[in-house]
Amino acid sequence: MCYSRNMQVKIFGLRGCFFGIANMILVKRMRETLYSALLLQDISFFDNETVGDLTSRLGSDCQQVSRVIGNDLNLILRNAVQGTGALIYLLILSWPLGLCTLIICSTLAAVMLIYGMYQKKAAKLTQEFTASANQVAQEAFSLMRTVRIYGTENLELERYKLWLEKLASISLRQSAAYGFWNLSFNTLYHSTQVIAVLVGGTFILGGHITAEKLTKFILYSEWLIYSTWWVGDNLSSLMQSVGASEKVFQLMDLLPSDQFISKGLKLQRLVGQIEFVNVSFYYPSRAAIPVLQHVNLSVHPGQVVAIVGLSGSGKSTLVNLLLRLYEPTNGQILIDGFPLRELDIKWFRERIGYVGQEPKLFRMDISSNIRYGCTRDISQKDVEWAAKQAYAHDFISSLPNGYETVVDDDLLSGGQKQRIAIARAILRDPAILILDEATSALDAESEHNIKGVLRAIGSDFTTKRTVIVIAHRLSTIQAADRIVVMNGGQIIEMGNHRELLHQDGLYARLTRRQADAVA
Ligand SMILES: Nc1ncnc2c1ncn2[C@@H]1O[C@H](COP(=O)(O)OP(=O)(O)OP(=O)(O)O)[C@@H](O)[C@H]1O
Repeated sequence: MCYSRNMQVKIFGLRGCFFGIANMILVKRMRETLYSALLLQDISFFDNETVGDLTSRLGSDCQQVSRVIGNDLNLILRNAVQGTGALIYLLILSWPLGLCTLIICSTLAAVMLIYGMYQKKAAKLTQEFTASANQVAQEAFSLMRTVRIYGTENLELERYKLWLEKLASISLRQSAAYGFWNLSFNTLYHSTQVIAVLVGGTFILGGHITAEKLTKFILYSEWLIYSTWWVGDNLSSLMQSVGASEKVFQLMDLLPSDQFISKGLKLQRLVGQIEFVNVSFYYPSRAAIPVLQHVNLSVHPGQVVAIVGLSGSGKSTLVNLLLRLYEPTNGQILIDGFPLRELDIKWFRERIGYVGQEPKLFRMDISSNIRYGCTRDISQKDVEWAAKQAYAHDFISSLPNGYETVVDDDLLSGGQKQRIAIARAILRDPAILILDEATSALDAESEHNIKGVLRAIGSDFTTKRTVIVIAHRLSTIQAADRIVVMNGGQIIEMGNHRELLHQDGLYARLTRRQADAVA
């Protein structure tokens, strides 16, 4: 007896261990698959999803699925086998009594199914509300300086509490449903006993069954109904996991962006000729508002072209299309005479240097930040050369650990981050360099330095590149070969600094306004 119990404990222990390992492998695989599916989505996908939601799916939602394997499936299987065994034995003992118990167990199973469905729905809502609460907290933590300066700690707390209250209300309803489920179980459990005693008693009197068999029957029917209860309980928690993981599976099933599936053209070399042919565009998330309308623009290799215009006129959008983060709604973009859509996008992007409006740094050392995404073989000397070109070397050298200093978004000034981003772009030795307001966060001296970089690029024939600069400070781009002026998603003026001043249009007005502001 003692030996068999020991064996049982060992078998259960082994089973638990194997389920634990399977569970760990499942969660790891799920996270990997989900993360890689998310990384390969179109940029427009990220316009519609929040960071809190996606990190929640990767974190707690994937973990939820582990319950399926770790506990639920394991226990459901065990109890289902035990219950079936008990039912067969009950039917052998007395089939009329066995059938009565089966009817009661079926009623219990029906209640259990409704309860399970409810748990599935509740779990889905719980996951959504948890993700929204995470999003609020994440936003507040990442904008902590704004929160502190504007003294909105209480407001943020209230925003967070709103989601917590929704979560509490769901949890309350889940508890009530659990109570109802338990009550149903108890009622049905006692019914089996009453039926067994009443019907069984009649059968004994009629001589159809012995008292010993009836006792066995009562014990086994108890076993059956408890097994049904366990199956139901675990099934409802399984349904919770399914409800919680539904979105995870939906996301995992998303196909990668077309850009990663199709193999495009790889030219022998990228020369840097860019042409926008009658390009119109609206963002998928705002389909009713045209952002670019009939844009025609051609940039010759080695040219420095500046794009200026009022805020919201579509300058960054133009660059987004050139980087193929979005596809034009109408018209097309040609690179060296080939449609951008037909080029191998990885090959193309490797040849582009891009400095965004608000460059973000990764939490790693400065050297790795500068090397980030560079596929060429590069030495530390190359990194320092790029940093010098971007006028970042001096401040990096003055940091306690120099290029090995670990930074993140909060540890450097806006201008310093921008200079690192410029160094990163230059290190790629790009055929096309895009600077989106690269000077906006820099002081006057640095702005002068950047002008130097632009001038050097323009005059150095060995490293000739096409440069597109989006600038608000018009003084930065006076030397550009061509200045494109945008307004309301259209190009309204084009020419060099002198020509545009002579035209006396928007550019001349903006230049005068900025000169007045400086004076
Ligand atoms: N991801 C997006 N989804 C929907 N609309 C967007 C998106 N990005 C920009 N827009 C809208 O497109 C329009 C043009 O924006 P864009 O960023 O191109 O302007 P911009 O000229 O670069 O402005 P700024 O000089 O202020 O950076 C704006 O009305 C903006 O609200």
